[in-house]
Amino acid sequence: MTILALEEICFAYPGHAPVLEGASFQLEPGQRLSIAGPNGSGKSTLLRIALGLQTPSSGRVIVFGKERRVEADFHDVRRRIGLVFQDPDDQLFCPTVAEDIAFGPLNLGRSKDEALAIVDRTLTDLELMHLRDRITHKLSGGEKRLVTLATVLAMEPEALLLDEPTNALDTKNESRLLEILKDLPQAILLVSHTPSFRQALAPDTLELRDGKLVESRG
Ligand SMILES: Nc1ncnc2c1ncn2[C@@H]1O[C@H](COP(=O)(O)OP(=O)(O)OP(=O)(O)O)[C@@H](O)[C@H]1O
Repeated sequence: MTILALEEICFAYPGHAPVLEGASFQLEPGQRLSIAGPNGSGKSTLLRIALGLQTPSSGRVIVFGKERRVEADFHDVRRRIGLVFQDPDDQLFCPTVAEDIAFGPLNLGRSKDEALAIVDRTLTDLELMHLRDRITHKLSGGEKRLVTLATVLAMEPEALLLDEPTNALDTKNESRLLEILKDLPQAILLVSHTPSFRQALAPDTLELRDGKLVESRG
């Protein structure tokens, strides 16, 4: 079943010119798809619309085969599709890394012991155990970004939406992130300005231009 289908999405922030004017794409299970486009072209907005964090003025959002219109329609969507925000500070809000990663599983009804086991497993998989008990807001930008990915993976999502995941990463951590993401079974929708990263993870690229998604010219 198609994970995500956005059809002819139009959207404008109140009092501003339209950002999206008929944008459409689909994400299939196991697919890796990139979206490129200039700053301000609406890439993050499109991801937020996919998870119901913004409401389009027209067009259809179909997730796991069901059209989603109102807030309640998106509750299971946000549990099943993980969004890694562009700014980690929008996503990390607990005092320590372990608490931030445990937050999602606890919210899904896991016991404290189960959540702590998920924390340790996720951090081990990502080779981030050394950050487990650190104060979240004192992490470096790159560390925050990797921890943000850990918070999302701890929810065991069926698909990942990644908004500029290489921001603030040095070359070594960018390569590590690439290896981690390449090995994941989930479908991935990648928004990235970095052509080499798109090429390596999700060469199938659409470009957001004038409010529409078009085949990338490379
Ligand atoms: N809350 C808001 N209110 C008004 N305008 C907004 C708001 N959020 C974003 N915008 C504007 O909407 C447009 C699209 O923003 P968006 O963040 O989706 O673009 P983007 O393609 O992700 O950009 P970038 O590549 O710089 O991350 C921009 O012009 C931005 O300034």
